[in-house]
Parts: sequence; C-alpha cells; structure tokens
Amino acid sequence: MTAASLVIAIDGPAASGKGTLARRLADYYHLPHLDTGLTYRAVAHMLLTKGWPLGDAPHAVEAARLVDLGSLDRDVLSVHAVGEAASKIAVIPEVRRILVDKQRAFAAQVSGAVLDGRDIGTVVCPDATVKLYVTASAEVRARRRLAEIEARDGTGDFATILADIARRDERDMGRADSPLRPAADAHLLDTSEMDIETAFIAARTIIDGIVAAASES
Ligand SMILES: Nc1ncnc2c1ncn2[C@@H]1O[C@H](COP(=O)(O)OP(=O)(O)O)[C@@H](O)[C@H]1O
Ligand SMILES: Nc1ccn([C@@H]2O[C@H](COP(=O)(O)OP(=O)(O)O)[C@@H](O)[C@H]2O)c(=O)n1
Repeated sequence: MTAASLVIAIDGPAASGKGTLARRLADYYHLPHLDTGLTYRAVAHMLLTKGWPLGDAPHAVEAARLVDLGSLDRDVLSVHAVGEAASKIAVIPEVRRILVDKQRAFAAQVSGAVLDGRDIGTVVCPDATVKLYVTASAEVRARRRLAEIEARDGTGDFATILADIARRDERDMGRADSPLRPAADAHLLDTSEMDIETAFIAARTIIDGIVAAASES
C-alpha cells in the first residue's frame, strides 16, 4: 500500500473531537479532508434560510442536490442551531443518498482522503484503509461545546447543551437509515481523558501500525 491510497474514515458523536482530529491527520498525512457534517448542515441551512420546514423532504432533496463541496462555509454552518437542524434532515433517505454520492466522489481522489462524520466507516467508505470511532462521555462533550460557544460569543448554558447533545445522540444513533455506530473493524478512541495532542498521537499510532502491516503483507 502507498500513502496515495490512504483513506481515513472517522466517525463519532457530536463534539467528540472527530473534526479536530480529522484536520490534524489530514495535515500530517498531506491528504484532502471533508467534514461530511457540513454537507448535512448546508442542507439544513438552506431550508432554515428559505423558511421551509425541516421535515419538507422534496425541498430538502432539492437543497441536497445544490450542495457544492467546494463552497461549504464553516463559519456560517458551524452555528449550534444549524447542527441541531442538520440531524433532523439527516433522517431523509434521499438526502443521504445524494450527499453520500458526493462524499464518495471526494474519497475516491487518487491522493486518498480523510472524511469525518457519522457513517463514513459503515456506508460512505466501507473499504477505508483505517476506520476510527472517536467518542467521549456526554458530559465531556458538552463541556467542550460550551467552551467553544463561549469562545465565539460568550454565552452558553451547560445543562441546555448537555440535553441537546443527548437528543442529537439519540436521533443519530436511533435513525433507520445509516445510524451512528462503529463499523465492525473500527478502532475505538475514547478521548474523554485525552487532550487534543494525546488523541492525535493515539490515532497516528493506529494508522501507522495499519499502514506498516499492509506494506509488509
Ligand atoms: N481531545 C480533546 N480534548 C479537549 N478538547 C477537544 C479535544 N478534541 C476536540 N476538542 C475541542 O472540542 C470541541 C469539539 O471538537 P470537534 O473536533 O469540533 O468535534 P466534532 O467534530 O466531533 O463535533 C472543539 O472546540 C475542539 O477544540
Ligand atoms: N456523515 C454524517 C455527518 C453528519 N450527519 C448529521 O449531521 C449532523 C451534524 O453533523 P456534524 O458532524 O456537523 O455535527 P458535530 O458533531 O460537529 O456537532 C449530525 O448530528 C448528523 O445527524 C450525518 O447524518 N452523517
């Protein structure tokens, strides 16, 4: 195996640190990175902007077709309310089908790629070279999200954020189409007691081990 075929799939619940890890790994291995959550957020944002209900499947499908991976604006889409809305439109199978096609095209680049989301190891890239399932306790995740919100606009309530995270976990893990769960061959990384650097080193150790074993075989 060569670095050119390295596809790293990272899944996990909200605020587990998968995006941070994905960006660090993409930088380290010189791979393009796609935060697939932004694609669901882009659909939700379009519906919210137009004032269409989040359960309006035909409009959500139309919005999904318009998603352009090259113009996903993280600053606009990372707002807490858009994440909440994204998990509501993410239950619509036709929306998932359209976005998964775009995500697979991204993963198929000759350079390889890093993708993070909820169903990368199970649905989008079932043949990924390495699959990581990043978790942390709901309390730790809520604390991280609160710190993030406070750093951005200075206001946030821990109990509300914890309840939002619990609701989002339930929706993401309980939906019929592509629920959040670790792929059978995913490596679990519980970052509850790891800082960002420690999680990055742990992930690299797993990836380098898999790449080395594959190049020997
Ligand atoms: N291991 C970690 N320790 C402490 N904070 C972390 C860790 N990983 C991520 N964070 C912080 O937690 C927040 C959520 O991380 P993020 O990568 O956006 O999560 P996700 O992509 O899973 O939603 C960010 O503010 C990030 O800086
Ligand atoms: N591959 C993916 C990525 C996100 N999503 C949905 O999109 C929502 C927002 O994803 P995100 O990754 O941006 O959310 P955070 O983990 O950053 O809070 C999730 O709660 C999921 O419902 C999905 O269904 N499948």
